Formats: sequence, C-alpha cells, structure tokens
Amino acid sequence: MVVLAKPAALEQISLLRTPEPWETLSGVPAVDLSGPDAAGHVVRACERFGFFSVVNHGVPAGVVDRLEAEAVRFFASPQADKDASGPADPFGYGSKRIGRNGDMGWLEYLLLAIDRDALSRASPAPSSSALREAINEYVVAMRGLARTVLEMVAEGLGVSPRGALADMVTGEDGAASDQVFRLNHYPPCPLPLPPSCSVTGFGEHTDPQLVSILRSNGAAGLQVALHGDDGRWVSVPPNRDAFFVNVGDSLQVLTNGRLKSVRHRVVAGSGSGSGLKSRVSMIYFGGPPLAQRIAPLPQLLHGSSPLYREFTWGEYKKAAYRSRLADNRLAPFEEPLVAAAAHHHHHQHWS
Ligand SMILES: C=C1C[C@]23C[C@@]1(O)CC[C@H]2[C@@]12CC[C@H](O)[C@@](C)(C(=O)O1)[C@H]2[C@@H]3C(=O)O
Ligand SMILES: O=C(O)CCC(=O)C(=O)O
Ligand SMILES: [Fe+2]
Repeated sequence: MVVLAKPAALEQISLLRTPEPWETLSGVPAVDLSGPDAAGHVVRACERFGFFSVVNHGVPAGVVDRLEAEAVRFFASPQADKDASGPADPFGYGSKRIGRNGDMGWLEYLLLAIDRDALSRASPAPSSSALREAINEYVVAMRGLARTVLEMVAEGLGVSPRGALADMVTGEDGAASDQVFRLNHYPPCPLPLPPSCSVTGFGEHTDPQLVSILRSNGAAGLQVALHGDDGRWVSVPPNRDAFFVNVGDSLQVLTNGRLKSVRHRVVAGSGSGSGLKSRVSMIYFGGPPLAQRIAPLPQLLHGSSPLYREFTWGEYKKAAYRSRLADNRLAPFEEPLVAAAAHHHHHQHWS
C-alpha cells in the first residue's frame, strides 16, 4: 500500500476529504433586493440556510473592482512589506495562522478594525493610501447593505421598529459598533496531495457577529453546511457580481434560533499549473457595540421561552477569541432546561 506523506509545509493544516464532483448549492437563494417581497425572501433564506446572495444591490461595480485591484496589488507585494503590517493580533497582516488558538489555513489575510465608517486609527492599517481609501469607500457601501438586509430581516419577522436590528450595527448615535473588515487571499496549493484531498483554506466555523457580507472574485472554494441533512457540505458557485450574506451567531440569539448562523469554510484550490485562480475575498463583519445586550427579542418569543441567556457582545466576543474556529461558541449560552421543549416547538413550526 502506498502511503502518501503530507508535505511538510502543510504539516499543521488539515486536509479535507473532497468527494468529486462537489455538489453545488444550486438552491442558494439569490435575493433581488429591488424586487417584490424582498424582506420575505430574505427571512426565508435566513431560516432555511442562514445564507443567501443578493443581486441588484445597488453597490457600484467600481467600488468593488477598485478594492479588488488594490487587494491583489497588496498580496502581490514583497513579503517584507506585507509583514510590516503584521503579525495579526488579531488585527494586521497574517499568514496561515488564524486567531490565537492554533487554527491554520492555506491563506494570507489582512484583518482590520472599522471605526464607524472608516478604518480605525487605533489598529494597524496597510501603508498604501490607495488601499486604505478603497477599503473606506467599500466599507461605507457594506454598512448600507448591512442596514438594508437587517431592516428587511426586521420587517420580514415583524420586529418593530424596523431599525431595531440595523441600529445595533449601523446606528448613528450611541457607542460605536464593533465592525471588522477582512481581505483574504488563497493561493492555489502547489504541493502534491493524496487523492480526493484538499487543503483547508479557512476552517469550518460560524461568524460570531449579526451578519457578514462576503464578496469574492471568480475563484471557487466557499462551502456552506446545510442546516438539515446532517450538515452536508455544499459548494457555493462563485459570483463576482453578488454579495453573500451570512447569518451570524448574534442574530441567531436575537431571533431565538428562528434564524440560524451558517457553518462555512473555504477549501483551497490545488495543483500548480492547473490554471486555478487565486481566491480573493473581502468580508465585512457587522457586530454591535461591546456593551450591547444580546438576548432573544421579546417580540419574537410569542409566548415560548428564550433558548439563550442574555450576554453582552463584549462577553461573547471575548469567549469567541478564546475558542477554536470549529467550536460551537453558542453552546455555553444555551438555556438547558427549555432546549428540548423549544426544539419541539420549532420543529412543528417548520414542518
Ligand atoms: C480562531 C478564531 C479566529 C476568529 C477568532 C477565533 O478565536 C474564533 C472566531 C474567528 C472569527 C471568524 C469570523 C471572522 O473571520 C473573525 C474576524 C471573527 O470575528 O471571528 C474571526 C476571528 C479572527 O480571525 O481573529
Ligand atoms: O474568505 C472567505 O471566502 C470566507 C472567510 C470567512 O469565512 C471568514 O473570514 O470568516
Ligand atoms: Fe466566516
């Protein structure tokens, strides 16, 4: 029997079994934000998948293209220049290491703090002013999109006021919300791999915030786990012109589990000279102010008990940054006594 050794450079990066052909999520809902009943479509997509794409979003292509070009330029710059904005702790330039607890992936990235509507002066920022300006312009567009999506979620769920969720992330008054922006670059992995194996680009996880808005170039790699079906993984076909919205853990709690955060991961492309493109993605993470209390909204309880105990975003974030990527970060906040009964309730509600 031939045992293929794992190349040394991949020592700490998990390999994933990738049965070919990958099943693609042909059913990934694409919501036309300018179409009729967009709010209803958004809520149904969030309930079924915790994930959907938006088209006719009104974000000018120029804003996206400019950032993509600057991101490509940054990642192509000399390693020493990139290292000058690192190591990521958690903000700055990082390579292969994700977070502080041993997660590794075949990628490099820039993780940046956003203060209201621009890069925070308090965290390391890239030295290129063209990149900084492109990020600032893009972040303004993402705040607008996050606001629209969260207003539609509130509207579709019957939560009032309509801005109740959106204000947590993009509210103009009160404490500044906790927004993060990330550029990820996944070069194709040039090393030989055992058959039916791929390299982990970004390991499976849910995002802790309310919503994340992701955009990538035309390179594939993103996969999401279905809520039913034993969490089967499906590939998301790339779409340069769309944005992908993830429901995060905090929105799951605020809706008392009616919307569920989506587990997702990125699989790196493999094979040198195979013509595979590098994947470049840009993700805006919409979190609330640190002191924001996160608990099921009373309006959504309809007489049933809360599935989670109240916590502040600051508390949750602290716990999240102590956890591994794949951990179930919500488990310690679940209300054990009512979980079984409520599960039954939801089950009936959905079937
Ligand atoms: C391993 C980790 C990386 C992460 C912080 C954490 O300890 C667990 C959550 C991770 C995550 C996932 C979504 C976002 O990419 C991120 C910035 C976030 O807010 O939570 C990352 C964190 C990170 O890369 O530092
Ligand atoms: O890079 C991607 O496409 C997704 C990465 C991701 O899920 C994250 O950064 O939280
Ligand atoms: Fe993510």
